[in-house]
Amino acid sequence: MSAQIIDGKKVSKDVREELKAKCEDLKAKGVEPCLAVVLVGDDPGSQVYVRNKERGCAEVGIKSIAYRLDAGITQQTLLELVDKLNRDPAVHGILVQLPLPKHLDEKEVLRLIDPKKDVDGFHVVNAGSLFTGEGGGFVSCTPQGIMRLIASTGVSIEGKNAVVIGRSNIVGKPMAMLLLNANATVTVCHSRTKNLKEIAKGADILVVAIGRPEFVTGDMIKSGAVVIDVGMNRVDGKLKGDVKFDEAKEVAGYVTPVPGGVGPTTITMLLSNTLQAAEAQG
Ligand SMILES: NC(=O)C1=CN([C@@H]2O[C@H](COP(=O)(O)OP(=O)(O)OC[C@H]3O[C@@H](n4cnc5c(N)ncnc54)[C@H](OP(=O)(O)O)[C@@H]3O)[C@@H](O)[C@H]2O)C=CC1
Ligand SMILES: Nc1nc(=O)c2c([nH]1)NC[C@@H]1CN(c3ccc(C(=O)N[C@@H](CCC(=O)O)C(=O)O)cc3)C=[N+]21
Ligand SMILES: [Mg+2]
Repeated sequence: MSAQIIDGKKVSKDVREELKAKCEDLKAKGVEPCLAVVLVGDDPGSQVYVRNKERGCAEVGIKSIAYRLDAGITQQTLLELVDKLNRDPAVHGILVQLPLPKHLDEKEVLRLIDPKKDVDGFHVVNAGSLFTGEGGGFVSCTPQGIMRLIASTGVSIEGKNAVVIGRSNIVGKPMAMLLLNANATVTVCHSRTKNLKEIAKGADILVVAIGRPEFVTGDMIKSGAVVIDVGMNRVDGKLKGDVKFDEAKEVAGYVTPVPGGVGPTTITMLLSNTLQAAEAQG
């Protein structure tokens, strides 16, 4: 048996067509959607992400401004930039690329971003509205994109066992919340979890976001499961996911490749959130 490969580029392409039309509408109303991206230091992984995001913006018609700051800048300088972007009416979305260099206080920076411009959905106000099910806020891009990828399989989520490995604020936790809101029975695993293999094997939907190359092997996957690989690990210059793809392909029903799976949809949801921000701010 061989799993179907979930094509993140194809899922993205269809959504980006809709976003292009929405962007044109906004421009016709005199609004030029604009995303500001702040990159501190020169982490190579972050560079790739920033480049792909710039390409995505260009494709859909969103203006993007990149602020590339020296790794040694002070907290104060970064806070002043965020404050300036908060007050700039021409800027609709603000993204501060994570992780920040260790001497900077990430939480304080994220807290300062105006929730209305927080297209990453990392501010406590946006995280909180996802948590309460209130809606209307911005939802973290990677989990939001993953919901699209799962939808593209046609597999229904309601009542299924969903297992999320990883509990970060940017992927694992919001992912668990979206799956819960979609009526899955959700288990969240992390580095202290016992019997991880058994728990993973019980998953109808398995989302892996840990940052360990090829951690999930074929024997941890239920036959026919939907397997979503969030991992982006550089190994000898090559990109590897958190899932051993060749083994997963033999067991799973559906599996995402790396690259070409979760990454493209993350960018697409960022574009979507930016247009949502521009629309709301007018
Ligand atoms: N394609 C995309 O769009 C994106 C990809 N990524 C990639 O996804 C991966 C995860 O990112 P992120 O969520 O930010 O990672 P973090 O490093 O913030 O979190 C990793 C999580 O994995 C858990 N973990 C680590 N090792 C193990 C283990 N051996 N067994 C079980 N759990 C473990 C940690 O547990 P604990 O909490 O106990 O420490 C933690 O909760 C990375 O490879 C990253 O590059 C991230 C964002 C977007
Ligand atoms: N504030 C903030 N928001 C984020 O959303 C955020 C972040 N910081 N820090 C880093 C992680 C990682 N991340 C990726 C998104 C897309 C690709 C991507 O485009 N991947 C492509 C191409 C990868 C390649 O070719 O190298 C793919 O998987 O096909 C990768 C990684 C967002 N993150
Ligand atoms: Mg991918």
